[in-house]
Amino acid sequence: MTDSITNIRARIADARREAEARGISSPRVVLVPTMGALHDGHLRLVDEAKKLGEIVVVSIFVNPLQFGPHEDLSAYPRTLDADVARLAEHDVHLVFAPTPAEMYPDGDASTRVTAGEVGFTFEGRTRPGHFDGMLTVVSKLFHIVSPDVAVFGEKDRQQLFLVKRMVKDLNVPVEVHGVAIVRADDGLALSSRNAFLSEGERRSALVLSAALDAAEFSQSSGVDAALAAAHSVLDGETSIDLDYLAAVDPETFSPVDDTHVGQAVLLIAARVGTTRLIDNRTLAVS
Ligand SMILES: Nc1ncnc2c1ncn2[C@@H]1O[C@H](COP(=O)(O)OP(=O)(O)OP(=O)(O)O)[C@@H](O)[C@H]1O
Ligand SMILES: CC(C)(CO)[C@@H](O)C(=O)[O-]
Ligand code: BAL
Repeated sequence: MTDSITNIRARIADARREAEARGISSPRVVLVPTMGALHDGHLRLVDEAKKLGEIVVVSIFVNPLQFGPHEDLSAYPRTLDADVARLAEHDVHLVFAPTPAEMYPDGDASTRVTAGEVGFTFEGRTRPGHFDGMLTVVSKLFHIVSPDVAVFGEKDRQQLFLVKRMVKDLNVPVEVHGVAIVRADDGLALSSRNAFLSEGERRSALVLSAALDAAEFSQSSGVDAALAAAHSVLDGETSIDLDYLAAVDPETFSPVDDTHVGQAVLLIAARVGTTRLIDNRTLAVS
C-alpha cells in the first residue's frame, strides 16, 4: 500500500498532466492547509483557491506539534469522511489527509522552523511553541505538495503574518494569499472550535465581534479610542475570560500606540467556557 505522501504527489502529477493535455501550459497548484472539521470559512478558502489556480489541494491534518500539552489535541473535532464528501461536492478531489505517523515517522520532528520574536507574542505567549509547530508543518506541507500558491484565512491573522514572513525569510517559492474572515450572520467568526460551545456560550462569544465593531466605530478617533470602545463592550462581561486585546501594525505585528496613523489590526482572544476563540479586525486609524 502506498502512503498518502507518495499518493498525493502522484495524483498531483497526474492532475498536472491532465491539465496540460487540456491545453493549460503551466497549471498552477493551490494548497489550502486545514485541520479539518470543515465549515463555510474553509470553503471560502477553497473558492478563492479555485480562482488562483487549476489544481486545488486541501490538506487535513491535526498537527500535534502545534498543540501544547494541556491543549485540545485529543478533543479537536475530527470529521474526515464528512470533510472529504463536502470537498467532493465542491469539486475538490485532491485531499491530503496523512496520519501523524506518516508526517512524523520518528514520532517528532527534531528539525523545526522557528517563528522568532513575533512567535512569542499574543497567540504565541499563551500557546508557547505553537507557531514553531505550525510553521514546521506548513513547511512540510509545502515540500510535499509543491504548491505555486497557498491560501490562509485572516481569522488566524498572526499565523498568516508568520507564514508570509517564513516564505520571505526562507525564499520559499510559494505565493501566500490571505482571505477575509467569514462570519456567521450574528457576527461570530466561523471556527472549528465553535462546535465546542454550548448555546449560552455561543451567545456570550458574540461579545468578541461586538467589541471589534465598537472599535471600528471609533477608529477615526485613534488607537486608544478604538481600544477604549472595545473595552467598554468587554468590561463587566463575566461570561468570557479575556486573554488579550491589542492593536498591531500589520506590517510588523508590533503593538501600535495612539500616535499611529493608517492601518492597525485589532486582535482579540478570549476563553468562553473551556473554548479559546480568536478574532481580529483591520482598522483605518486617524
Ligand atoms: N472564519 C474564517 N474565515 C476565514 N478563514 C478561516 C476561518 N476559519 C478558519 N479559517 C482558515 O482556515 C484555515 C484552516 O484553519 P483551521 O482548520 O484551523 O480552522 P479553524 O476554524 O481556524 O479552526 P480552529 O478552531 O482550530 O481555529 C486557516 O488558514 C484559517 O485561518
Ligand atoms: C495552517 C494549519 C493547517 C497548520 O497546521 C493550521 O494552523 C490551521 O488550520 O490554521
Ligand atoms: N486555526 C489555527 C490552528 C490552531 O488553533 O492550532
